[in-house]
Amino acid sequence: MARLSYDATFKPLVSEKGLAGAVGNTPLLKLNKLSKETGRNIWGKAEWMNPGGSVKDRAALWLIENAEKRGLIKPGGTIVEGTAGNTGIGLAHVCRAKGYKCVIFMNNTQAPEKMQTLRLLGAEVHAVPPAPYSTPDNFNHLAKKYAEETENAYYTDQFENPDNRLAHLESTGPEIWEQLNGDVAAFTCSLGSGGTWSGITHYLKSKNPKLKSFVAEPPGSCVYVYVKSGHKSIEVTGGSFTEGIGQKRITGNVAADIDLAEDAFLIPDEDTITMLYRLIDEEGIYVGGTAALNVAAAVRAAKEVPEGSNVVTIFTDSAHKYAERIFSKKWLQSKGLYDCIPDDLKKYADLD
Ligand SMILES: Cc1ncc(COP(=O)(O)O)c(C=O)c1O
Ligand SMILES: N[C@@H](COC(=O)CCC(=O)O)C(=O)O
Repeated sequence: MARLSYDATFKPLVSEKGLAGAVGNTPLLKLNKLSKETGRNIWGKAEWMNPGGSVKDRAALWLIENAEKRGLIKPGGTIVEGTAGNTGIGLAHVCRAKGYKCVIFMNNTQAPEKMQTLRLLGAEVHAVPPAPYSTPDNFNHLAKKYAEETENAYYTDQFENPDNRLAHLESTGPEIWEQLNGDVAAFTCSLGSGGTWSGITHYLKSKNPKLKSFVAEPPGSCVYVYVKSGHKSIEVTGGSFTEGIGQKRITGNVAADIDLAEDAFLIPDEDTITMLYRLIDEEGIYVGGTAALNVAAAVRAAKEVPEGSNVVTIFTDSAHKYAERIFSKKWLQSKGLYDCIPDDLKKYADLD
């Protein structure tokens, strides 16, 4: 008879917290080829493994559970948010699990897959034309107004609400620190609300004040200019294909920790697309634009720390939601991005 005994070397995760038990505790993955190339260890936190598929599931859970603790949401209440999509998807999951209605305001220029996912999760989606923050038609103001005019509604306000940043102070930061046994020389990631960058930077710097944290920005976003000008300017022009990052104002969650930034990197869309295709080919990692931008920034950060150091960034989400665009030859050509795909990888830009 065969021997019915095997040694298991992995530690399975068990949680009695339902959906909340699936948020966070993501693996930290080493990018082997880029680490070899730079002489530093480049690590990315696999945030696509959260239930809603992005880093924003952490903020969503913290925004709702902290409001519950303060008695700001009553049973049967409505959660309202303005979002580029991923925060909304995180909120929609938590709302379903807890029996709240979820109402989302977002720009109609965002990937349709995000709106579809939101609707399939039961959220009410208001896809609105983009409008400057200075006008009442901006998606953030529309969300706030809707919450004010709705009984038993709570506006989660990811941009200004410190519970967003707290999610990363209390989970992502400590996880990174534990995963590398406190040996982290540099951190970088891009900013939308700024909760991820601020929370992680604050935690890691509180453990090691010598750690260097770099802001990573797409074209058209003001935090790069703000850091480079010594907090004197937020003037920007241009834009980026990336979704969920880039800002025209300094949000409360950015302001909280921006003094801790060593420097800022501006990553052109061309470098982001090159990295996105390289990551699939060289590392088997299928991520969206902001994660690819983060890795391009991590390569820049690697030059600022000694050889052999650990440099950490965030794989914010996967490529699935953006596939119709970033793997479409026509779409890439319309953005002037097709030619920056390495020649041997152009065959993967296979969609019409
Ligand atoms: C794909 C993606 N990357 C980055 C971010 C930025 O995260 P934060 O809002 O914490 O700055 C977001 C925000 O939802 C996102 O959706
Ligand atoms: N990442 C958050 C916030 O998104 C942004 O800040 C993108 C820029 C904007 O649309 O204001 C999300 O995806 O909700």
